[in-house]
Amino acid sequence: MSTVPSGGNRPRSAARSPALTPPADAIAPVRHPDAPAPGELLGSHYAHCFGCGDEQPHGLHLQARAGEGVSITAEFTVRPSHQGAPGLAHGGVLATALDESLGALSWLLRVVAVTGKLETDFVRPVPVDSVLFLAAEATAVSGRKIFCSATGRLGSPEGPLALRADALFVEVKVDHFIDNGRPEEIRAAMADPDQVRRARAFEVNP
Ligand SMILES: CCCCCCCCCCCCCCCC(=O)SCCNC(=O)CCNC(=O)[C@H](O)C(C)(C)COP(=O)(O)OP(=O)(O)OC[C@H]1O[C@@H](n2cnc3c(N)ncnc32)[C@H](O)[C@@H]1OP(=O)(O)O
Repeated sequence: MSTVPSGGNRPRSAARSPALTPPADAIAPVRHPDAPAPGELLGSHYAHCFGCGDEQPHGLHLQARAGEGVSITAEFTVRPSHQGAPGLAHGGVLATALDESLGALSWLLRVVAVTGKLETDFVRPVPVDSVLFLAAEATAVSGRKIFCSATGRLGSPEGPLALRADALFVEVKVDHFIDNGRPEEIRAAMADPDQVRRARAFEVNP
């Protein structure tokens, strides 16, 4: 059963882009046998990541936890620095929190994947100081394409639905970052054994 409950007044599938609907031959996502156990904190994939990095002072500092199957949960406290309108969270920040939660599913699949498409519904305004309870789940896999969904609820995992997203992540090799990232950060990342270990932890066949 889905751990990412649908919400709002209309069926999500009626509104999302065709590219976010898995093809008929898509398969169910498979949790990797070495994936962190349900309840375990997943940690950051990169210390300077805006979404999850400990060393990113401007970041969201999301901490995701493994759930059952290929799912995660995370909490995000909306700070004054996340405002768009007075006292309300900026939509781009909220989309980032969803993106980061969806990206954390990689730890359970043990693939390296990047966001190809992210479609977000902003269902309710999110005030500063709110705690958003995020839940993300991979729903289907087709070749390199990972279809996934996420929700954000206010105040508790059962709280009012504030956000909903459907996304397509695309599996890439670590070379995607090495070839495209700014050389100084890539050099630093590759010289950091802990970072290399984390990158390898995503790969089934390192
Ligand atoms: C030492 C270094 C350590 C590094 C350690 C890193 C650790 C791990 C970090 C993870 C980080 C996560 C962080 C959070 C998640 C982000 O925020 S990731 C950042 C944001 N995303 C990006 O920057 C991605 C930019 N885009 C791209 O690089 C390329 O477009 C992509 C997505 C890789 C796809 O390009 P491609 O590999 O050439 O693949 P392509 O054949 O075009 O597409 C493959 C399939 O996907 C479909 N597709 C692709 N894009 C789309 C789209 N937008 N809409 C619909 N369909 C699409 C294609 O139609 C195709 O479908 P099929 O024909 O197979 O049916």
